[in-house]
Amino acid sequence: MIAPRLAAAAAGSSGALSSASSSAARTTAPRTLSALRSGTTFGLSRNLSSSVISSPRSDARAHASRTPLESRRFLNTSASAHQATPVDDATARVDQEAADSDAGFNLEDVERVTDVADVLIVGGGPAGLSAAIRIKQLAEQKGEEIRVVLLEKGAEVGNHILSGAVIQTNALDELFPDWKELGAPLNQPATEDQMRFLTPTGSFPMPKPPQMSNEGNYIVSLSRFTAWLGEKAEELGVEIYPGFAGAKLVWETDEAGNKIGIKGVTTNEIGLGKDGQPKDSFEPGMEFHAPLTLFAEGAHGSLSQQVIKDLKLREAVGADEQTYGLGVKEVWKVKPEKHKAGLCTHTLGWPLPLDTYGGSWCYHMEDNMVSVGLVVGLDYPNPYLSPFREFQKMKHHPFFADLLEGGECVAYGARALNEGGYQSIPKLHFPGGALIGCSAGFLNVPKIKGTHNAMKSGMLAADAAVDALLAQKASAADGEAAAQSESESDEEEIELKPRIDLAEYKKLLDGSWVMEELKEVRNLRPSFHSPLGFWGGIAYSGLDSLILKGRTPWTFHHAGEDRAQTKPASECKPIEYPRPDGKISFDILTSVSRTGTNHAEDQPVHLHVKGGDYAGHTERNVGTYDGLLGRACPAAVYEYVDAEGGEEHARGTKFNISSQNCIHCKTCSIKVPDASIEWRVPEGGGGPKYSLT
Ligand SMILES: Cc1cc2nc3c(=O)[nH]c(=O)nc-3n(C[C@H](O)[C@H](O)[C@H](O)COP(=O)(O)OP(=O)(O)OC[C@H]3O[C@@H](n4cnc5c(N)ncnc54)[C@H](O)[C@@H]3O)c2cc1C
Ligand code: SF4
Repeated sequence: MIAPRLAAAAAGSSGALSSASSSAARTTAPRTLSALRSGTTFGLSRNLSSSVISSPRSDARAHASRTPLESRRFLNTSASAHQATPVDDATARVDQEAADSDAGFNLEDVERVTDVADVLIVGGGPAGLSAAIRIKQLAEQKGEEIRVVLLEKGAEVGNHILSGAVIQTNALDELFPDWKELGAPLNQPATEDQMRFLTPTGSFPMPKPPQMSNEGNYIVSLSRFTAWLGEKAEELGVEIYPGFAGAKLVWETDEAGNKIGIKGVTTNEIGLGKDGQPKDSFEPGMEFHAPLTLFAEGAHGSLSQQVIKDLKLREAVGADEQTYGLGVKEVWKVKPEKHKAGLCTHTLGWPLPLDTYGGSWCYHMEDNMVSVGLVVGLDYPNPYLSPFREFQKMKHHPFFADLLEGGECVAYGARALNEGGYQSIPKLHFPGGALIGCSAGFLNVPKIKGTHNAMKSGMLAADAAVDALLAQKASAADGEAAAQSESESDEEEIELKPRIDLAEYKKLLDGSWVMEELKEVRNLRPSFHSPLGFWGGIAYSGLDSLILKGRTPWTFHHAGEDRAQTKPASECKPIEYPRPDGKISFDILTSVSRTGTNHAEDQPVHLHVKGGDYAGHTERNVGTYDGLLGRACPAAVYEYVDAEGGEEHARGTKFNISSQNCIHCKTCSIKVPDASIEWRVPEGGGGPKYSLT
């Protein structure tokens, strides 16, 4: 059902591309959600009582009535007020069965407000923001007004960004040649590179592949840098809605009901209880439509995954499955005498076993801070392995312990990254949408760098998008379409807006340095799957990166999905991890408390067990893999506990999901061996509040 009134009409504008007749047009305040919602009844057709419809102004509605900047502040305050220190408390745990129970309320029956933009961007990371900025820059150059709406699930732009990060500036140089004058937070140049192999007690230097050179790069907090990009985007007139997650796809279907493209997305509902029932604060999600939706959700984005699957975007180009690593990191303030500003070290070897791909980084940032972390390839075979505890153990190696002793850990976090590279890139465009940044998978694995590629892919998509929108506008002006849109109602206009298929974006990308560098290193990561294992991978990578430089007629393939590489527990040895000492190593709940994570507790569990098959999930994952998720999750969300009397799912075990601890790393949905966990967006604004990562 179409919403009763269209936002465009409510705001007194078509929402479509228009000429910017004056600078005033560009500086007009972006339309707010309140403008969209004014004059609009939130009609719930069947199951909701009118008292809910006319409920007093809720937090969500108050949020909606603010400008994007104000809403950011609102969410900020709200988030800190609700800040939950993770507690190992049975009352704070949510039994997902209860959360998933049939609540007798059907969200499909809810009427939603619909808004139309020229370009909709889902995700406010480096890719999404660079795309948005570039569109606005080009529009200004051409004297056109292009409405760009960007949805970001974090309470503030940058809050959900976690990276190393040493970044290349080549994309930033193109986007803002004067970034230094503009105050971009790139304050610490990388001055020295080291590569070391760790043994349990010592370390020795290794030759550094040319890809690992950081000359000319900067050590940053990517979270901070992204927040800065967000400010620049807003200054250019991008409408940013932090706290608004893209929750569902709005599909374009053919007459037979087959999905053929994307019309836009629906944002998350606000104010549903954990039983799925609307609370007083209930506010239905909005539909945002656009001729073009750019998916910029980062690695393993929930909507991007669905588009890739439903439109068979891997099959369309014969791409390999995407593979991933999990990066677990901390930021420390170390003693000034131990700090060497600009030093970048990477290590291989201990503590990871030889059957597990990965390595560490240690970047000396500005202000006596050090970013230290460990990436673990999620194709690790031993279900007893815990990436979090490997990282904690690693810090006791003399190489790290000497540096960290006497310092203070000021931030913690974890996030999955793509490791599939060139051969895992799916078809990138489809009617109404395109994938950009790590949603598509442009990370350069040997470099462990994806920011520059994410930004550049967004910029190239923007170039293609502006051309396509202007061509659409020209053809509409030419005749039929213009006449038609005048005579049709607004509702029909939304349906009639032709979806853009951004084939030109792929062409631009193929001719860019993004694909060139990804192609060159395509065989390095999969070479670790050879029968020669870790040492075979090291040998091939050395040969390829130093001499062959990817100019080989062959392309190695990945072994398949990471989850499928997991061995049954019966074939593996349990791993004993040392207890944290509370000085250099920490327990998981203390660590999660350093992420600032909060989720309203009374909301549906966003970690969904597919088909509600808890018994099957527990049987397979406890029975065969001895509760892998309890160790794989870096935020202690999953627990399989002995059932006392109550419901027993399998082998006397009850499955608990402490979803309020979730730091949005996406590992569970990648690694759970039976693919039974679906990560859905929680209420917008929930999740970590990273600012130094
Ligand atoms: C541990 C680690 C270390 C790394 N080290 C480096 C490094 O040293 N140098 C480097 O260049 N790169 C590094 N990378 C890679 C780099 O961080 C990524 O390539 C880059 O962040 C990708 O940008 P993006 O915009 O595509 O995605 P992201 O940065 O992941 O941003 C995605 C944004 O979209 C939002 N979002 C997601 N889904 C939704 C939704 N449904 N609705 C609304 N919003 C949504 C997220 O909250 C987030 O803000 C590292 C990555 C990791 C994980
Ligand atoms: S629940 Fe999943 S997404 Fe959330 S922190 Fe744990 S592994 Fe990561």
